[in-house]
Amino acid sequence: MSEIRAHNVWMEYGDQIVLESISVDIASGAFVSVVGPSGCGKSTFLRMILGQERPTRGVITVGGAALQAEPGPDRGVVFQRYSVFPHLTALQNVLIAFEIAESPFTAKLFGAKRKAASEKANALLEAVGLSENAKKYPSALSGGQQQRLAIAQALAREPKVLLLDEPFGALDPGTRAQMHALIKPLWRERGMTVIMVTHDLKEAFGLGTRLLAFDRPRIDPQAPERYGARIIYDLDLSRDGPVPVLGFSRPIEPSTTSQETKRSMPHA
Ligand SMILES: Nc1ncnc2c1ncn2[C@@H]1O[C@H](COP(=O)(O)OP(=O)(O)OP(=O)(O)O)[C@@H](O)[C@H]1O
Repeated sequence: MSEIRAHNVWMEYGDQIVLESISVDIASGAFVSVVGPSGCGKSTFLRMILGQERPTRGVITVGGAALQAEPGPDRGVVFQRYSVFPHLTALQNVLIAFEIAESPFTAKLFGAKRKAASEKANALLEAVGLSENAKKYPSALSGGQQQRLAIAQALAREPKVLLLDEPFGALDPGTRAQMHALIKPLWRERGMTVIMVTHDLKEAFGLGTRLLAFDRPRIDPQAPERYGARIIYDLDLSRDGPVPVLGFSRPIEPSTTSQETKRSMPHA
């Protein structure tokens, strides 16, 4: 079943075409790695799925429904920069996600509801390996621990879709490997659809069941804003080796004007 579907989606900022003609179906439960050169629109693509940005053309549906203007609880997000609340402890950071979900106006729960939320928050901290740090403030946590906390916070509302925007980009290689070992079982156990933007090809191939490479197949040096990025490679990584999936989008041949140049592989 298709969880996310983009049909002929374009994103333009003024005269700048960032993404053009993006059509993709992402199956429920997939782990999709998104790669491509800096500035080609990977984060823009994520923000559109999150509902923070509306495509200027085309349609995106999540779970068969058109996207709401505001990000909903069905989608969680983790960014590269730590996005947790600095004035709350680790436990309070996760707890507040439950409180906002259940009591959006006051973000406060009382009695049995608060107790249940506390138990769930503690269980999530345990799942991401932060039980012993529950009372610490983010400033007393390492970079990797802060990202674990951000992941716990994103998981609190049990999202069907988890969007990761270079979530491990700021971490050292050892911590990054620990985060890989954390995220894969969480994804499997929770049956989420994950879309992860990364510049690290090893990470993209190692974690993903599918890889989407974005790049601008046509470039007009006189007017760089004229063409946007497309999905130039779409690889199924779920089998033994990377093989093209059905609907594989080949790099588009540039038109024959002399100003246009072609780039073949994305540098991630
Ligand atoms: N709100 C905005 N207003 C105008 N231009 C924007 C806006 N957001 C993004 N852009 C432009 O859209 C293009 C794509 O940006 P985006 O952040 O999606 O790229 P990216 O592929 O994620 O880059 P990176 O890998 O460096 O993070 C850039 O040229 C950027 O300047």
